[in-house]
Amino acid sequence: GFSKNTVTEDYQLTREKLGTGINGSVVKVIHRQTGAEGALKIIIKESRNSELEVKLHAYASQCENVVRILDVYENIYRQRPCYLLIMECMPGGELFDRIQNTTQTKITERDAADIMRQIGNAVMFLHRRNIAHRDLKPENLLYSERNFQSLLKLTDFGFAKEVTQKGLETPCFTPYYAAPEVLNEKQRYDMSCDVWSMGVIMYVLLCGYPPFYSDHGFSISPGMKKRIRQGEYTFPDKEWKNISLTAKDLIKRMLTVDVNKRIDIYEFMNSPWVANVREVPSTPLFTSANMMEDPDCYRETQREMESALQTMRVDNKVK
Ligand SMILES: O=C(Nc1cc(-c2cc3c([nH]2)[C@]2(CCCNC2)CNC3=O)ccn1)c1cccc(C(F)(F)F)c1
Repeated sequence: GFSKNTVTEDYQLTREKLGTGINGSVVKVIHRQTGAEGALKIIIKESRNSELEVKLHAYASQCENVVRILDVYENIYRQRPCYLLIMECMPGGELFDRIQNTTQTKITERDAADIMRQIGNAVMFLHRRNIAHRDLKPENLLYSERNFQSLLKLTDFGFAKEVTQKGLETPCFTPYYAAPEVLNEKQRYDMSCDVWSMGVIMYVLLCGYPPFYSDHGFSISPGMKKRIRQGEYTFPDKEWKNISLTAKDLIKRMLTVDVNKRIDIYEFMNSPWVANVREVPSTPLFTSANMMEDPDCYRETQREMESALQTMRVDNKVK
């Protein structure tokens, strides 16, 4: 339920900006009663999907790999009706900031498997309830603590949607576990975009650069779009010769261009690389070195993932 009083009565806003999302900016807040840190996201009501973002993120909060929503306020902020989401503060920061900064301890293939298992857990929670996230990218994956044991959690439901008309419409949120065959192609397409994005994140995690490059620093080039559509990418030997075949095989099945042939989240979670993380070799990876070496190349990666996501979403509209 929404708190009726104003957010500033319960929380003190700080100047510390934690980033900006699709539908709004995020600042650190302090709960007046307890002194606990939180993250406030201001969502202007008239921005597209604002209601759905709040509803779906609040609903998904019960999953341990989704950033928890502690409070929701409906206030007028800067003369505009807004939703104010108070989330648990994630001081571990974003996934790739952490990877870039661990120069001393290189991440291993097993670390990557554990990271992908946590992302998969969040995506499986959503897909079982016919919710597609549609904005899966490293900057929307945050660590709950600063130490390595901390949980990785998904945030930003600004593009999330229910792929079935019924789904969460029912008042008491009865989950609607439609069998995949019940979903039409378009509905399956939305969810399979999440699996494709996970494939790109897994690829970058294992080597430190993206599978699809744009030409000469354009954010998205026709050449890159073609390579995405044709599924043209390689596993350059330098980084990939010591990486297990199971990992490469899994990436191939997630980056399969044909939506009907691409694996779904259940096949991903049941694959040996994810189901038995402890059996994955702890081979050290080149990831942090490659990301550190050329930081703006990582910004490049972010831009490319962003535009690939947009392309997928636009394509989906067309379908
Ligand atoms: O990002 C931090 N805490 C955080 C952040 C969020 C958060 C929500 C959203 C985002 N962050 C982004 C920011 C831009 C990139 N995409 C994600 C846009 N959309 C969101 O919905 C939620 C909860 N805790 C953080 C990082 C380092 C230190 C600390 C602090 F010291 F404050 F604890 C917090």
